[in-house]
Formats: sequence, structure tokens, C-alpha cells
Amino acid sequence: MAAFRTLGPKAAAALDEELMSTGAFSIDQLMELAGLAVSQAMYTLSPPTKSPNILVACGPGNNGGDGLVAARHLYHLGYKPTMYYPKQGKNELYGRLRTQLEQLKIPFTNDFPAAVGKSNWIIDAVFGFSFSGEVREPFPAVIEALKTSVIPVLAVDAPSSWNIDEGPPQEGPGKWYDPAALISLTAPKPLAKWFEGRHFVGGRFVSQEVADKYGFDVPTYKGCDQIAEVGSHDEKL
Ligand SMILES: NC(=O)C1=CN([C@@H]2O[C@H](COP(=O)(O)OP(=O)(O)OC[C@H]3O[C@@H](n4cnc5c(N)ncnc54)[C@H](O)[C@@H]3O)[C@@H](O)[C@H]2O)[C@@H](O)CC1
Ligand SMILES: [K+]
Repeated sequence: MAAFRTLGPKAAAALDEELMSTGAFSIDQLMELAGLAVSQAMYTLSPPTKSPNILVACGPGNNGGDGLVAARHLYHLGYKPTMYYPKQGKNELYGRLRTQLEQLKIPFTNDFPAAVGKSNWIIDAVFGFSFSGEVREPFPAVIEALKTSVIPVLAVDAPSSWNIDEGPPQEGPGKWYDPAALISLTAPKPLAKWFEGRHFVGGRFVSQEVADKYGFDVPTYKGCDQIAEVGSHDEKL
């Protein structure tokens, strides 16, 4: 696939609304499918036999919720996830997802930089398509740790701190946080045009009719995969 079509933040929010109204999906279902897709992307990048220790950084919104779901699936796939979740959002769903992890005795840490050194991979579920402006506390230290980390990172829906429409922060090449891999949920957001690492799309539940209405492509999923690798924007696969 070359030059994939993207979905801007307003269209992405409208699509979620439509899936949950006329589409009759619940947020729990959408988040479960998103988190499952994230866990499959992680497995494709590096199986638990090679990279058992996964640090999952979760933000206060639904992107963080995807990280909570992904951690549960990763545990059942044989990984040892550790959670960093400093600011739990108000939705009761986040509380239930957290309880599910606590019942599996998955550890939560308050010291993100210290946990980075004990990890084989990091999952960035801090901010998704509703991120805007300058990164506020307590997350600047997290973004800084991601930027300087030698541990590879899989970003969920967006590399956190990147502008959703305009891509990486304008700090000069090589000076921003640049994850090794990205999984776009439902469709790549405009920022994916600046991303050059391994790129997956998850969302094997969206109909062609919905994709046509919102103007994005349904990738070719293989076998029973929840994800498809789509490559970078200018690359022909
Ligand atoms: N169909 C899909 O593709 C689905 C996507 N979901 C996920 O939901 C995400 C969008 O979720 P939300 O709309 O809840 O938003 P996000 O999770 O993208 O972020 C919103 C949260 O981040 C905070 N925030 C925004 N800018 C900030 C800044 N500069 N500094 C500090 N905090 C900031 C907001 O106050 C809010 O708490 C998607 O990116 C995707 O990961 C799923 O969970 C549901 C289904
Ligand atoms: K993210």
C-alpha cells in the first residue's frame, strides 16, 4: 500500500461516536479490540520468549485504556507487563480494567525512568488523537524518558507529544521522541505521514461502508490477524 489515507482528529472522534451510536458498539468493545490489536502488534515485533518485560505507560484517556487492555492480553500471551499509570481518568471503565490487572498481580510503578531500564520494550499508551498543546504534568518526564530511551517503543495510535495533524514537535531532526513502531487504530492519523518505523493498523471490525464514508482504507488482514502491517507513507509494500 502506498500513500495511505489518514483520518484527522475530528473525523476520528466522529467515527468513534458513530460506532457507539448507530454502530451499536460499546466503548468496552472498541477498547477491547484496540488493546487486543496492540498486543498482537507487540507479539509480531518481539515474542515473550525474547522480550518478556514490557513497560506499559498509560495516560488519562482512552489511549491509556487501550494500554490497560493490551497489558492484560500481553500477560496471557506470556509477557510480564509492568504498568505506569499516574493519572487515572474518571470513567469507571478504567477502574475495572485496573482491577483486572491487579487481580493478575501485574505490578504498577510510580517511577517511570527507573522502570525503563528493566524493560525489553515499552508501550506508549499516553496520548492518542485527543492530544493537543504542550505536554502537561506529570507527563513531560515520561516523554523525555521515551526520547532518550534505548529501549524500543511501540506507540499506540500516536507517538505521544506529536501533533496529530502536523507530526513531530518542531525541535529539529533527531531531537524528538521517535518510536520504533506505531499501531494506528482503525486508520492512520495524519501524523503517520512523518513516521518511518514499522507501522501496523488494527481495527478488523470496521465495515467497508464505514471506511468509504470516512475516506480511509481497510487494510488486507491475513489469516485470523487483528492487525496488518502497512509500512510507511511513501513505501510500496
Ligand atoms: N475506534 C478506535 O480507534 C478507538 C480508539 N480508542 C483510543 O482512544 C484514543 C482517543 O481517546 P481520548 O479521546 O479519550 O483521548 P486521549 O487518550 O488521546 O487523550 C485525552 C486525555 O489526555 C489529556 N491531554 C490532552 N492533551 C494533553 C496535554 N497536552 N498534556 C497533558 N494531558 C493532555 C486530556 O486531558 C485527556 O485526559 C485513540 O487515540 C485510541 O487510542 C479506543 O479506546 C476506542 C476505539
Ligand atoms: K500514544
